[in-house]
Amino acid sequence: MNPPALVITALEKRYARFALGPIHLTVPSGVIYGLIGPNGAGKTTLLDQIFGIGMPDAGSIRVSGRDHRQDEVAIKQRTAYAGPDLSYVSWGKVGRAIRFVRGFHPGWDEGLATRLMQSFGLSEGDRIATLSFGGRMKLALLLAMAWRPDFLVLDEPTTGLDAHAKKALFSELLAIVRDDARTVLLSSHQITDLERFADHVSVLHRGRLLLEGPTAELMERHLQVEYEGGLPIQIPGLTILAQEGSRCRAIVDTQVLPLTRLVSHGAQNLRSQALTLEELFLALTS
Ligand SMILES: Nc1ncnc2c1ncn2[C@@H]1O[C@H](COP(=O)(O)OP(=O)(O)OP(=O)(O)O)[C@@H](O)[C@H]1O
Repeated sequence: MNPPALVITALEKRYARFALGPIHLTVPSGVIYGLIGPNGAGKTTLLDQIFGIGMPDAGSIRVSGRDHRQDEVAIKQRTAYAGPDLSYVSWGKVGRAIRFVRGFHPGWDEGLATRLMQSFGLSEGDRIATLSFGGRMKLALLLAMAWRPDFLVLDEPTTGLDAHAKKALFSELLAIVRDDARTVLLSSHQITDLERFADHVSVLHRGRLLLEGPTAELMERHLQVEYEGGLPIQIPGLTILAQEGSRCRAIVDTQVLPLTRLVSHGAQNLRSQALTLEELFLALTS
């Protein structure tokens, strides 16, 4: 069996006004893993540490069993990174950027590069400086994906993409994990996309992981409930969203607090319903 694509242990990174961690996180190989979090939650900081942009203050990162300090070169030979902040403007035209990056990578897949060019609507002769924001994101994605890295780290890859490009991107990402058991870790504010396409998700809030696991399992175990009876707000597994008189609306993590136990705590006229990932995210991070 393959080792996990990523194992993060007790990772910490501190800035003057922000602290990330300690983070413990395992990303199995062969999955799309989605990282969500409000603005400023620390997603880019975390992805930067994983890709080796900057050094953590504490903790360890292992990519496919390799230590990020001792095996940095081996990790970077197998890991690609793309995000909205990368700029390829100085390379002039799209074709020149592609030829430059292709030269570093023996595994460059010409067929995949051509397919991505077509589905992203890019041409070799396009000037990078005059590409739209979405166009530059597409180029960054193409350059990261076409050499078929084992581990693809994408910081907000759907930023600026139209619906067609987003569809093409996710269809390629699904093929990457399905066909070759390679791994994709991406952050996004498009929670509906992640609910649909990510096998695993985690929620980062104020530098800490609030929730983590297989998407289907997380969605199954969290329910929105309405009940009567003023239960103490601190019951583990219960997040009160609103209270009006004796009537409460809350989120229940049924793994921690089965509904039967909620009833035995005094909840009456209990009604429960499934949540979307976006609703769960909003409830947990408000
Ligand atoms: N180099 C730095 N020096 C000081 N503070 C920083 C630095 N980089 C990031 N921060 C701070 O760390 C916090 C987390 O930023 P980060 O970019 O990781 O958040 P994010 O979750 O990616 O946010 P967004 O969704 O808005 O992109 C912010 O408060 C930011 O100001």
